[in-house]
Amino acid sequence: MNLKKLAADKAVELIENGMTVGLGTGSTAYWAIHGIADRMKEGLSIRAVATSEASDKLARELGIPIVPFHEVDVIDITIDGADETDSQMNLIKGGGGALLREKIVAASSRQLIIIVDESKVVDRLGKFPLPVEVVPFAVELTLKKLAKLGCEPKLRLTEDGSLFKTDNGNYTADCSFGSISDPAGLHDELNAIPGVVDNGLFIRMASRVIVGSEKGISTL
Ligand SMILES: O=C[C@H](O)[C@H](O)[C@H](O)COP(=O)(O)O
Repeated sequence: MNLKKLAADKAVELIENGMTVGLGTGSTAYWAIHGIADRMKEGLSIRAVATSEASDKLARELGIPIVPFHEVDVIDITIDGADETDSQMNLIKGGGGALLREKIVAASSRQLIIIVDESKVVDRLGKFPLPVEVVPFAVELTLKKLAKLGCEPKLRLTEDGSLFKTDNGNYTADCSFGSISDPAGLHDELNAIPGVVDNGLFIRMASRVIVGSEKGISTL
């Protein structure tokens, strides 16, 4: 069973005619974008904004109208994936390199619907290395500051071994904290470091988490 598609299809049912929809990024959001395109073929009329160049491209290929952000005040609903969620719906995101645009879109969304397969639900966040978007300038100094918070930051590389660059031209430091006891506190500590643009902790942002499992759908 495709658990990502299962969760995505359920989330897409929440979209109503006339809505402005935020399109997430990653292999689960991929299915939501396809699901939206399928519903549009059946008559659904929406407009969308995208959280990455990749999702923007996919949506346009599928005929979903993408509007520029200056035409948008509020996004009615955003459907996005996550790398981890705890039972409080605090999230780690950014495994796909899109955390900053995702957080900007999420912060302007009336509803943030997170879609995951059951492997992403954890008791405590932190097994997945926390992505932190950092500016290239003096990145070595920023990494030292990150390490002082108790992790081993590793700059993300592409398959060919070069430094991965986000859609915003920044680097991503993947920070293994192991287990995060105070996600909200860590979020603020990370973002207080000059050189950090934002981090992948999404605290109290999700309205609902839809989980696809072998037993079916459940909701947090
Ligand atoms: O930067 C990427 C996003 O936060 C993704 O939503 C997240 O990494 C989950 O991706 P996937 O659905 O591919 O596991």
